[in-house]
Amino acid sequence: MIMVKGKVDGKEYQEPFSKGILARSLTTADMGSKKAYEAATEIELKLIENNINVISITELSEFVADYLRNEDPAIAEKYLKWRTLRKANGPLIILIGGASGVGTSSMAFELANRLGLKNLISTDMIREVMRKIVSKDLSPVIHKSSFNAYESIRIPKLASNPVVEGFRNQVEVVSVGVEAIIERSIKEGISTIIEGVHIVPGFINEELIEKYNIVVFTLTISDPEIHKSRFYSRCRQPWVKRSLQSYLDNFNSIRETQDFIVNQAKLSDSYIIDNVDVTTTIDMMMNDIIDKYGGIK
Ligand SMILES: Nc1ncnc2c1ncn2[C@@H]1O[C@H](COP(=O)(O)OP(=O)(O)OP(=O)(O)O)[C@@H](O)[C@H]1O
Ligand SMILES: O=C(O)[C@@H](CO)OP(=O)(O)O
Repeated sequence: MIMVKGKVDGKEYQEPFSKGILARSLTTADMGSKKAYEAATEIELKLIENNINVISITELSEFVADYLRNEDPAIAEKYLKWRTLRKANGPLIILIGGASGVGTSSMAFELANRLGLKNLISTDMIREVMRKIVSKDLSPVIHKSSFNAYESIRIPKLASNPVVEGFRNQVEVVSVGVEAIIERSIKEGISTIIEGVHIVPGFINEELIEKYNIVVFTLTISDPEIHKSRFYSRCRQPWVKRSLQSYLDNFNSIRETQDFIVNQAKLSDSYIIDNVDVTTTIDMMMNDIIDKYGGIK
């Protein structure tokens, strides 16, 4: 049995070589899961052929990188960049925003799967907790949806856009919870993905973003018909208890919130991705993360 040795907090440990663990790190380097498992099996055979019984994590990474260079240099490069990121001096916090229905939940789930991240939370959940704690009288705005929050606040007559005013009010409140999750994740050293309509560039504490490994994505759907179809696709699932009609009735307001979010993203350091195709979106997010944090912060 091949043993892999590593070091945690200065203490050495050894664990059996696992094809599954190696295959997962190859999938984060963009290799398909079937090919990743085949590659892990071949790498294990090569280690045995070289009579290697104990190998350090660093030596194993170099051994894998050499193997990948012969297979596909682009994947070798992504693998090494991802290894660098994993040695970063702190957890990776990924924020995925976008108007209702653009796919923030689905893409967050896919990305967490690809990266092997376990900590995933939605801003809808944060808002739900806030609704239990803060009464409708005290903060009516969080007891509404993002696209009809304006119905619950006093809108100055001169407000440029009531829908956006209401949305902004709700985002400001929920952002307090988002920052709490970011700070806790950093304190515990746990990489985390936070997704939802309330992830709006410019509303998250800039110092946090500057200081830690935080990457912000804004998903959009430029084609309104594709956007509308997403509500059908989501509400078709029998376990979803969200009314399709409510989204269709408020679709124009949802599009107005998207315009506001995208404008905010253009003013800030946020990647904007038109979420048309799952694979393209995930590949773009992976590339952006590796490009931005391939080095150590
Ligand atoms: N890239 C994509 N290609 C095809 N379908 C997608 C894509 N992204 C999401 N979907 C589908 O669109 C529907 C809406 O996605 P999702 O629930 O993730 O949106 P959301 O942004 O989280 O919405 P909300 O914020 O209202 O919860 C789902 O049925 C999902 O499967
Ligand atoms: O507020 C919203 O825009 C949506 C999605 O976040 O939530 P709900 O399904 O409660 O309307």
